[in-house]
Amino acid sequence: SPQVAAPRLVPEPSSVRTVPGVTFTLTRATRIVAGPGSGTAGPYLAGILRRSTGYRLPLVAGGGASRNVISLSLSGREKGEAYRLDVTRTAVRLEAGTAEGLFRGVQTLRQLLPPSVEAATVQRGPWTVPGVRVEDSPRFAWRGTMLDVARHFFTVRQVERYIDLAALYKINTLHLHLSDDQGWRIAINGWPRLATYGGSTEVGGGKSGYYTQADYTQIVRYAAARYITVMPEIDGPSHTNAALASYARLNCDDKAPPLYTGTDVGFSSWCIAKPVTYQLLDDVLGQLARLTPGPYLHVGGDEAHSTTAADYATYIGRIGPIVTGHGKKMVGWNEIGAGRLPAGSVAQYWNTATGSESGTQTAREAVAQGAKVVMSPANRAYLDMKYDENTRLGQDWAGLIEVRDAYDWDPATLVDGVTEKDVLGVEAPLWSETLVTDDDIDYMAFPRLPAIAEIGWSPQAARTWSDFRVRLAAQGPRWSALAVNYYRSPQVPWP
Ligand SMILES: CC1=[NH+][C@H]2[C@@H](O1)O[C@H](CO)[C@@H](O)[C@@H]2O
Repeated sequence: SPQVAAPRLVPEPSSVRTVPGVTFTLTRATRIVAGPGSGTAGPYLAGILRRSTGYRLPLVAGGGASRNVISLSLSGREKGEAYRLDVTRTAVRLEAGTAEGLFRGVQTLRQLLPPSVEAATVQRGPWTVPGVRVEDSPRFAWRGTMLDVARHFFTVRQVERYIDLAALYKINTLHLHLSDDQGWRIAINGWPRLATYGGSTEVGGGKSGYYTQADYTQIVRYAAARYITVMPEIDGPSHTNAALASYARLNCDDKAPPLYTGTDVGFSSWCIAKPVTYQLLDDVLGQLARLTPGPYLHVGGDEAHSTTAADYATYIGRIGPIVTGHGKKMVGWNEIGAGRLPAGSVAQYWNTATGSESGTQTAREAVAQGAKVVMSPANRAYLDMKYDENTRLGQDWAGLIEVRDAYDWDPATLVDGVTEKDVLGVEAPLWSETLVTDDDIDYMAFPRLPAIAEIGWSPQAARTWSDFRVRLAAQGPRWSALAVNYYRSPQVPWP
């Protein structure tokens, strides 16, 4: 039989074997068997397939015929996010050690079906799945993306839409940048003006907005149903103008600065000497800790150009115990390595420096304290960077990032002294100084977020640009079916 082409999957699984001459065809009689403990994967898959095939696809708990079924079941063999997917003529069998692993496997199964399966309305079949055996598990535990909802505010629905797109590529962490100079986006009991006044504007002075604690809980739940963990960030000591404008007593001179709608950075600072600063942070981080099931709180720490080095070290030394006191682990941008870090801390590397260049030492300082590192180098992983000089949206301070630049790097060798065992994973920040709409988010995140997702998931040895660009091209029709406004990079052979 003709050599069956390998399925074009992103991220590339650890192991894929095609079974020539075998095809499973989903029909109106197909049932989805979701075994005990299989979690949201069954209903999630059913929702997608019913919408585009128009088939009823009943979801049953088990038993009954074993032919013409898609079965999702827990097995003792796999653990964590690992899964196994077998497609035969008569059945699609997905096994994993956890419900999360099944959910990850469902994303692979989606990509084995025709792109029209992603459509929001009934499409014509046939709904065929090529015979394969996939055994898969992730390289890194932390595969994240950050949405900056401070520079421009995005509604709960817009965040949920971004979560669904990230879930396609096995992303498992959503970092929400909730506060900055231009906006405070989460309501805090006892400090109402943070959101009502601090959240009343944005870059360019456009629409205001903030999340009530019920809104935040809705986002957390929506993400959790896709096995995505939310990590909130309250940036400081700089990037704090919105809060300082909201309460005069937070300022060293008791004078509230005006609200800010520009895009400069580093001009603001908490008043490190004032006890009220730590009362505020204890209230804010305590409330967020209670609203956040995930293990991490992100305290920012970047660009403290208006805070002395001594005050910065004091600040990090004070905020660490506040975070751990509320039962969470501390994450911060890599500058936090200059302060005393509690056990379990994580430094998020965002510099462009590589090897042993100046700027990489902060990551090594954090590792020397026992911290782990999440790699977000701005000249590789920043989704707000322009693709090329013609890109209308985005910035270019870290350089231009075409798709290959986003893909062709290894987080475990980028910085000397930060090796595979020190790296928790990767994260792609989407800063929103220039982004307002869903189309803007799509254009900057696609196709580069899938590139970062593959770096986080696939074995390094399996990753080559020449192979990835072909597999990425096959995602184009899927994004069209999903109404994703992606950038048609000239580097990718789109169909
Ligand atoms: C960690 C970090 N601090 C800065 C820097 O990244 O660049 C971003 C824009 O690319 C900007 O929005 C952010 O405030």
